[in-house]
Amino acid sequence: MAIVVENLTKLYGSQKAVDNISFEIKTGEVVGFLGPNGAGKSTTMKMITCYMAPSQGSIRLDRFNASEQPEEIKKRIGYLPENNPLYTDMAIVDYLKFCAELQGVEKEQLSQRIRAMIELCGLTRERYKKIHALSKGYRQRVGLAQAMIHDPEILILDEPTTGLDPNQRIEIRKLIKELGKEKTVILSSHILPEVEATCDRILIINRGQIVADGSAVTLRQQAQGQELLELNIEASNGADVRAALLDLAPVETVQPVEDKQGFFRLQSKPDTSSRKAIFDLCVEKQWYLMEMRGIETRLEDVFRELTN
Ligand SMILES: Nc1ncnc2c1ncn2[C@@H]1O[C@H](COP(=O)(O)OP(=O)(O)OP(=O)(O)O)[C@@H](O)[C@H]1O
Repeated sequence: MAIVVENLTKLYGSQKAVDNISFEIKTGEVVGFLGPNGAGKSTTMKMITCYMAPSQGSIRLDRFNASEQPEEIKKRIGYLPENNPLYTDMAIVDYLKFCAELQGVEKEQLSQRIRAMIELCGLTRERYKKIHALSKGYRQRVGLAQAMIHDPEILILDEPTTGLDPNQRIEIRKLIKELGKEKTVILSSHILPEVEATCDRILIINRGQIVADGSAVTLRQQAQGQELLELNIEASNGADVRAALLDLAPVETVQPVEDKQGFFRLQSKPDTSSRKAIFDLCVEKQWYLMEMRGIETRLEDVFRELTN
């Protein structure tokens, strides 16, 4: 099931929390909404799940339109809201039964669905425990189980790993990846490695607008633009090396690396590579080229550049 969002805007009073965004998510994609605090991620998710009406714009899930058929859309979406609200004095099984009934799961299918979700989310041992007695990671699993209880085609998860320890984070990520094999998933996060590890595609949102859309690799490449190299050249005079590198036709800038004798960061001019010229130069001058490696722009740098 695909999602098509067109010119979506949400105003809170005079504040534009979401500002005229459009995107499409294909069936089976796992998409990460990435953005700093207050960027508009939760607001966008609430509109897609029909928990909040847009001020302008439209949302479609295949043939269903959110403004005209919200109930059809809710049936097909599983939603884990931010902060994962749960009835903590209920046992897991009872809570899931309650959620399943609310979502209209057929009576004959109730116990099978509850059992399947408990198993899928790794809750078998804890299933009779009251939710208040669970650790944060297990509560998050209960949140995921409730989101999937009616077997929706789309899962919308608002910061699914917030507050979890690194082990629990990895487990929830694994689970999301597993779910992503069958379902269309949108998740939000401001944790970069998490989005990179879990998602096929990343939408970076800043101040209510989409500022980047692509895979982690594409986003890095787009930001990179120019070749960036780190070199270690052994020569009797370091100052000569910098000057000679700067003289090479494809080279734009050369900076010595602080506290590392003989190391330089070199940027090539757009659409060129300096590798061969550097190699030839070292041969000519009889310098030793000890190291030459490309430096990737980190996703963190892309994010900072786009959202600062
Ligand atoms: N119910 C509301 N009433 C008024 N303003 C709101 C409301 N909900 C959100 N906002 C504002 O809208 C903007 C976007 O908020 P939103 O919660 O969508 O951001 P977010 O990207 O999910 O942030 P975070 O990562 O901190 O959860 C923020 O400035 C926020 O203060």
